[in-house]
Amino acid sequence: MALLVSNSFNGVESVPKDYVMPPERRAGDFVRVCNEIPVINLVSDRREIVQQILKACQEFGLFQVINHGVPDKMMEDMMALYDEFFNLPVEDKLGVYAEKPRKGCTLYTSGLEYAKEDVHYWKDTLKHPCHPIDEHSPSWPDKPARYREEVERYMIEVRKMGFKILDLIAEALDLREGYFNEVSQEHTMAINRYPPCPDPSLAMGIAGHHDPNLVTFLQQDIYGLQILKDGKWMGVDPIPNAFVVNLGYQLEVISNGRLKSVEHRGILNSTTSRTSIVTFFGPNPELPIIVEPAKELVTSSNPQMFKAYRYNEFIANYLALAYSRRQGSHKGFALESYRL
Ligand SMILES: O=C(O)CCC(=O)C(=O)O
Ligand SMILES: [Fe+2]
Repeated sequence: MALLVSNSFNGVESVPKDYVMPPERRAGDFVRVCNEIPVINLVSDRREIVQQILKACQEFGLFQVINHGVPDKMMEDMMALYDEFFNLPVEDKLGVYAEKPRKGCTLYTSGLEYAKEDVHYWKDTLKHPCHPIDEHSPSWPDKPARYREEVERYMIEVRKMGFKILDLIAEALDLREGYFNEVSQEHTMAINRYPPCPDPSLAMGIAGHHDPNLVTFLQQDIYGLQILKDGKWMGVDPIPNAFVVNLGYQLEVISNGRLKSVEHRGILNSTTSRTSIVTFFGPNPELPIIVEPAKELVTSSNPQMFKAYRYNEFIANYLALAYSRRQGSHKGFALESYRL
């Protein structure tokens, strides 16, 4: 069995050798927190919000939202819940543990294929589908005892926020309300736990990647998330009770390249456990959904930039490439093979 970082390396004084990244896969030089990343107040003038969202999605592929409707107390309770979950003894977590992510609820450690990795990531992840809630919640962890009830309530609020933001993005692109409904029916949560690491300069939390889905909502309270902008890594300031909204590949494709998805990664620190609570919205990979640039956005001056494809084939291709990239290969990102 692979070792969960949260149970195995408490208080170790040096980074175990199979977590020491080769120099080219380390976080590298000091990265500053970027104050230019837009923070959008969702309780303000709608036209202004739409303009801000458009600019953020074009320039950064990422923004933060405040006054988003998910109650502060609920977000704080979620952080406390996951602290408790990851601090449980390993025996209490084995029910959901698997060596690599699978379709249902999975607690796994490091990257996508622990057994095949030459170096591991300093991270444990609990991942599970969330929608329809009644279908999936029985597979979620049963400890802490309040898990299902709290996560169900959170998911209801995150869904409301998510669809509201997707409608703002549609408006920014002059697409009709509800435009993204069909491609945002799958909701999956991933809760990443990065325990304190004795030497954050040697190890990594999660390697640079783009999210393959439509859009991602991330809750964090400790610094560690970075984005790649104009060839440079920049830190995303953890604003209490804000959500980070991060564009995945499908929004880049559907917007015909007008909006950018963003490459991001997670680094470590030596003093505090960091948790990111991530909700992915995207097409349901079980359905034969075709993704392509919105017809409304393809014109003679903006020719079609991507081929149409089946979402499930895209995901298979993404996973194969993401795996080899995280192993340090320089193969391109999944989107490249769909570019026209
Ligand atoms: O932990 C973070 O801040 C990043 C997590 C992430 O990018 C992901 O789960 O896809
Ligand atoms: Fe991500």
